[in-house]
Amino acid sequence: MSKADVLFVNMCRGILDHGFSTEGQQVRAKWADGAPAHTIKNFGVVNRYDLQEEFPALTLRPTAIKSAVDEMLWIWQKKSNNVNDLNSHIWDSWADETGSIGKAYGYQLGVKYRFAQGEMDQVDNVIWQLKNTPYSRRIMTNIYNFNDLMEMGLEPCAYSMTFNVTGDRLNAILNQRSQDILTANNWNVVQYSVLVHMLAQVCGLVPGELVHVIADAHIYDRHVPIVEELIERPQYPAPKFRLNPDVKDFYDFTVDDIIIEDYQKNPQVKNIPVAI
Ligand SMILES: Nc1nc(=O)c2c([nH]1)NC[C@@H]1CN(c3ccc(C(=O)N[C@@H](CCC(=O)O)C(=O)O)cc3)CN21
Ligand SMILES: O=c1ccn([C@H]2C[C@H](O)[C@@H](COP(=O)(O)O)O2)c(=O)[nH]1
Repeated sequence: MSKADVLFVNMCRGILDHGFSTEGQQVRAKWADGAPAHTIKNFGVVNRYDLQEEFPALTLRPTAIKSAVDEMLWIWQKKSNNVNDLNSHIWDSWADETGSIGKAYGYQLGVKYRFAQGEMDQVDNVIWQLKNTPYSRRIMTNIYNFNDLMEMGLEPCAYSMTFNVTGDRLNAILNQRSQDILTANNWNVVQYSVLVHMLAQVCGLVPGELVHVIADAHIYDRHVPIVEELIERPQYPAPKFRLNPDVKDFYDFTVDDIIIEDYQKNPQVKNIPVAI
């Protein structure tokens, strides 16, 4: 059975049974009809995924793995902040008339900084360190740039990665300040798992553990009945995952280099509303 399903079900049960409701408090997010989007939330959820053991895709409902990776490559490889460079429409509600989401996500990863080894952006600094000083304890990214918050369509949710090499394994911690569990939990887990697989491959390492730290893990009010039904569904073994082994440069990966096999899963839940 997929361990990702077990972690997801336990996290959702924890939120539904012991979470705090924001009902009666002031909240930022709204539904498309203007109603406040309240949540039930747990603080400080930590999930560990061993990428040697399985590829952590949910089988309770299909995760759109290729769309999720397309968004991850939009941020980490294209370093774009324009929805016209994205193949899905998931960011349209937060973009301006030119398609820009402001100085968020990909924009921040494209900013160059001065490092001891030269001037480069955060992604190239990670790759340089993984290849040259893998035992460094300073291999990280952080896109929560306070200088630019006022110019972002939405402040980054998944805002920091810390990479750590142990033996030949590339481990990583994903820090996330806020997580919409139904819409994006497995979406984000799959994205960052593929990122670890890709960076490991191009830096001569193997993928290790992904530790996902979520400060505010929430289920939106209109998602509660969907989640209640979802977590009762049958669970299947995780799918098999491979990357095209010929790719040696992070910037050469495309979604076509991802090979997913035997993805047994339950039917999709259609028309999940996303709070804006
Ligand atoms: N409330 C909220 N939740 C989020 O998860 C979220 C935001 N806002 N704002 C910015 C981004 C956009 N995100 C999203 C938005 C929609 C989907 C979504 O609808 N995914 C579909 C498939 C999409 C496709 O394949 O094109 C799914 O079934 O997973 C995923 C991530 C994550 N983020
Ligand atoms: O990658 C992402 C991006 C966004 N989210 C969710 C988390 C929240 O529900 C909203 C953002 O609202 P804030 O009021 O700024 O926290 O988007 C996600 O889960 N994953």
